[in-house]
Amino acid sequence: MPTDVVVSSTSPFEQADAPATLKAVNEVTDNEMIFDVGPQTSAQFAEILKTAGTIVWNGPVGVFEHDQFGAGTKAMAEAIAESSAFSIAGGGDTLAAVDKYAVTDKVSYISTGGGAFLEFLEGKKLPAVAILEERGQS
Ligand SMILES: Nc1ncnc2c1ncn2[C@@H]1O[C@H](COP(=O)(O)OP(=O)(O)OP(=O)(O)O)[C@@H](O)[C@H]1O
Ligand SMILES: O=C(O)[C@H](O)COP(=O)(O)O
Repeated sequence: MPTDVVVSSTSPFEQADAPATLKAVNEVTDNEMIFDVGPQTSAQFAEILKTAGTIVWNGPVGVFEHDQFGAGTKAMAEAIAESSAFSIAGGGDTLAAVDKYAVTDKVSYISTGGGAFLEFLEGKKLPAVAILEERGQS
């Protein structure tokens, strides 16, 4: 769980230059919204990623479209890029982050599906894959 976070009382979806403040997670007040993880948390997540054999990435850790809330997602992208693990990244916004932080070549597999690829990993049957398998057999 995050120990430090980047907050604002203004949403970057309403005001692009919403001011960002770094604080400990237990110091977040009622009027503040969390829009990114802090550097201590990113470092902790990056450490965990170093020990992974397989990494599945679905979802940025912050509102990375606005740079004041992008450091956490950038750190995840870089940790995944440096890792020797087999990495899969999927989902529209995740791929926008992969592109923004220029790590496309360092991710083992890029999936345009987001929710769909998670369902595939869960073992659910995807209709398009099922019909291809069926036709492939006949
Ligand atoms: N704390 C937050 N509050 C609101 N929006 C956030 C927050 N953190 C991240 N986001 C936004 O959520 C979006 C990412 O959505 P999501 O996690 O669904 O990823 P995805 O890659 O599009 O996956 P999928 O394809 O499964 O939907 C980004 O646009 C990001 O700005
Ligand atoms: O629009 C998206 O984010 C991607 O195309 C992922 O779609 P999915 O979540 O329906 O797989």
